[in-house]
Amino acid sequence: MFSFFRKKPPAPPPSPETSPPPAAVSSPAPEAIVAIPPPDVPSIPEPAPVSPPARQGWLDRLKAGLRKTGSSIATVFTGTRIDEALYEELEAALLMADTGVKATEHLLTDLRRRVKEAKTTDPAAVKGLLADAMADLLTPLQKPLVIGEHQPTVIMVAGVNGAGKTTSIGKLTRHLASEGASVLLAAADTFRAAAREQLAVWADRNTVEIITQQGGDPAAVSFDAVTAGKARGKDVVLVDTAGRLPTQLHLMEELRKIKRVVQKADGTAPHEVLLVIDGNTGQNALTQVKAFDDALQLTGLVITKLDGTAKGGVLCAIAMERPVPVYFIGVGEKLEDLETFNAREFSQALLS
Ligand SMILES: Nc1nc2c(ncn2[C@@H]2O[C@H](COP(=O)(O)OP(=O)(O)OP(=O)(O)O)[C@@H](O)[C@H]2O)c(=O)[nH]1
Repeated sequence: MFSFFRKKPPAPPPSPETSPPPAAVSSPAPEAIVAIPPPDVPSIPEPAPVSPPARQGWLDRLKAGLRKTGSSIATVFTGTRIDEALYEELEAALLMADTGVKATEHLLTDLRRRVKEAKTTDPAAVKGLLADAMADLLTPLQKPLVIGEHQPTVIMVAGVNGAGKTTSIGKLTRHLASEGASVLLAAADTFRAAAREQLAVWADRNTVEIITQQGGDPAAVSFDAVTAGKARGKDVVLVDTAGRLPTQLHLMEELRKIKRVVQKADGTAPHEVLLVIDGNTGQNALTQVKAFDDALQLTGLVITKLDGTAKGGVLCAIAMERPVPVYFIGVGEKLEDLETFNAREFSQALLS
């Protein structure tokens, strides 16, 4: 399995002139979780080095998953000439893949420039140039999740019903726990009994603790979890919230309340506010990002179910219109099917 949890050695004291930006943020993907152990926290063991074959296996799954999106775009480049018909066909294929009007226009303009500069006459080469243009557009989304600057690092997770929040939290918990981080789960989805049970199963599997309360107030559960996380010296508190649509204003207000109450338990928290999006959602994903970002000021995204979607282009729309970092992408239901986001790999997989 690909390991994406990395212990960050304590940074040397910054000198006023040469003080660099936080190293974790500038770290290149795929290491999307960077652990910075606070001075008196037991250090998190160094993971085994990333093995290229494991990453390759996962990339193959991503490619297979995105084939529905990619094949329609790739067929544009099977002709013999680079002409207006090719650009028109490409425009239609990008729009069909839910790239959105703005990102499609941006990509086409950028591509025309690249084709001119490269002086190429081969449509197949244009595909490579499109992959470059896409990778450049998506690069601002590639950013690591930082663990360890705070104890605990409080991560609040939101999203519409069935997006894959609980599954993603389970996968994330598994990765964190297997790398030695102590995790506390907060079952702040107090409406759906099955959601609590599902989270409890993940907690049990990973032998991590869970704070749960039947029918209780989600904000109260979150408060208790953050307080307990602090008292018990946990590295991470993951708060699972109930699914909701951005149009359900009272439920969006409830999310804001959870965030406020978490802040009361720990003035610096939540340190991360993640939105989980179903990759099959298409353009509506962008609507979700905007609405949840407006309500909660998101710090990151998890895009699930990229296995078997024809709508993978929506990441370009997000990059263009609301560039919230994509910490992880999900390409299946299994534990190992959560991976870090890499702009170049994703673009190449999308066009393969
Ligand atoms: N194929 C695929 N299925 C996934 C992925 N992530 C989650 N799922 C499935 O999506 C379904 C919903 O996942 P949940 O984790 O229950 O979603 P949720 O957002 O917590 O749902 P609510 O609590 O009802 O809002 C489950 O059947 C998961 O197994 C993924 O990356 N790929």
